[in-house]
Amino acid sequence: MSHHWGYGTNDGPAKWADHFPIANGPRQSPINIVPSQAQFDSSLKPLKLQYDASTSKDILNNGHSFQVNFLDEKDNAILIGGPITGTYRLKQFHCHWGASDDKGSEHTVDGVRYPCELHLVHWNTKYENFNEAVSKPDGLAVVGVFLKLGSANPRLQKVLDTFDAIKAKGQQTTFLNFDPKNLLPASLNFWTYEGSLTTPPLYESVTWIVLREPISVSSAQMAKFRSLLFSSEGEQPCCMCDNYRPPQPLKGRKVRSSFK
Ligand SMILES: NS(=O)(=O)c1ccc(NC(=S)OCCc2ccsc2)cc1
Ligand SMILES: [Zn+2]
Repeated sequence: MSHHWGYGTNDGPAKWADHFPIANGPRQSPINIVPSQAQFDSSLKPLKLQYDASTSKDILNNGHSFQVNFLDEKDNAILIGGPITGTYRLKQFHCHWGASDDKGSEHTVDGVRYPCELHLVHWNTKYENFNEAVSKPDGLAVVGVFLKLGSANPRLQKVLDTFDAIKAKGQQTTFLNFDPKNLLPASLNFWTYEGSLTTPPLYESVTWIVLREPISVSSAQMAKFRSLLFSSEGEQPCCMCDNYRPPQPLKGRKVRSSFK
């Protein structure tokens, strides 16, 4: 049975533990990253995001965010290296953002919140498929990219241009030949730690790889994110924003960095 959850007063992050007790677990995400307490780990390999043959399929409003879905029956778009062993396949990417430009990211850095955070979700190909992997302790690897207010991002604009077609929950439209590589910053320096999905079912199955360098987004582009709706067509329109979980207790976890 799927429990209704959201980001409102009655169904938001403070209430998720009612139906998803793992919300108070030992490896929950997101977290506040404190760079001075992160440990440089020279054994971390360079991060390899091999997206050249990636095959985007469509873009969906799932009622919590928008989600760009990829064909993942083959190793078209894979993540290797960094903190992980083996090969993880790109399944989808999505974002979290605020009602105003002063909040929106899930991870924070020394308490600093960005207006938006991009998540590229990959699953471990030692499992049959995403649904098998999603609940395993080494099942997923999510690359997090901060979006920082600045000049308009032309690559991101291609995603935003589809939003009029997926305004309401459940709406989906074809979205082919989008290369997610274009959403990555120049540097792949990262922090990494063991965590969870940041939305229900909050499975503790994610190796988080958070890039230190943000990509840019303009305030006008942030307004476009907020044109999406949490609500379905015909329902009372509810602006899709503040769809982020606040930082969770570290509970003794170590954050490692790929850089000094
Ligand atoms: N924000 S997040 O990157 O941690 C993140 C990523 C994926 C998901 N969940 C997905 S893609 O679930 C798909 C449906 C599903 C299947 C089995 S359990 C949920 C939730 C949060
Ligand atoms: Zn996410």
